[in-house]
Amino acid sequence: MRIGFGEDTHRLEPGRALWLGGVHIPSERGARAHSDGDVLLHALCDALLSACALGDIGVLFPDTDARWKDLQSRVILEAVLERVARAGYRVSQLSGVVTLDRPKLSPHRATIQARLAELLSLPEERVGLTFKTSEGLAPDHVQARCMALLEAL
Ligand SMILES: Nc1ccn([C@@H]2O[C@H](COP(=O)(O)O)[C@@H](O)[C@H]2O)c(=O)n1
Ligand SMILES: C[C@@]1(CO)OP(=O)(O)OP(=O)(O)OC[C@H]1O
Repeated sequence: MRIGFGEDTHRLEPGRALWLGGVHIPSERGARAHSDGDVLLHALCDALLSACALGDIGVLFPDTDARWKDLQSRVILEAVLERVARAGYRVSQLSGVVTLDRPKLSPHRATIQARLAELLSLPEERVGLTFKTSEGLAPDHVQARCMALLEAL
């Protein structure tokens, strides 16, 4: 059994789409990023890589490489899951926290949970999601933290 923790933060800016956990969230602002800026998938990927001591997504997908411009983060997750499987593990449980002042995410909880469960081939009851505001302290950023439990194949 292995455990991993990951974190990602991006600045919010107008005219960008907001993606969280592979789901498009209607919003006036989205993450400024080289990829689609899905902080929840990025934090998840880093948690999985960390659990297997395989580095981080910046090593696998450098943001200086034009090939990864506007990359959908689910492609990053697929590549990470392949590496995790090669290391002899599969995902058993995930616990994620997203900090964002606006928009409200609660109405999207079930959709994000279902999408993550699908991407990870997990039952939805093994995908826990917490949403927090920054209480106005960081209104221009979106942040995700994620813990993942892995079990041996
Ligand atoms: N973008 C967000 C942030 C939070 N929520 C929900 O609001 C509740 C209270 O959050 P606090 O940061 O004030 O503790 C909590 O139930 C969150 O699920 C949300 O829906 N969207
Ligand atoms: C995903 C990558 C690559 O497109 O770029 P960003 O979308 O900027 O995201 P970040 O969380 O900074 O992580 C690693 C990058 O290499």
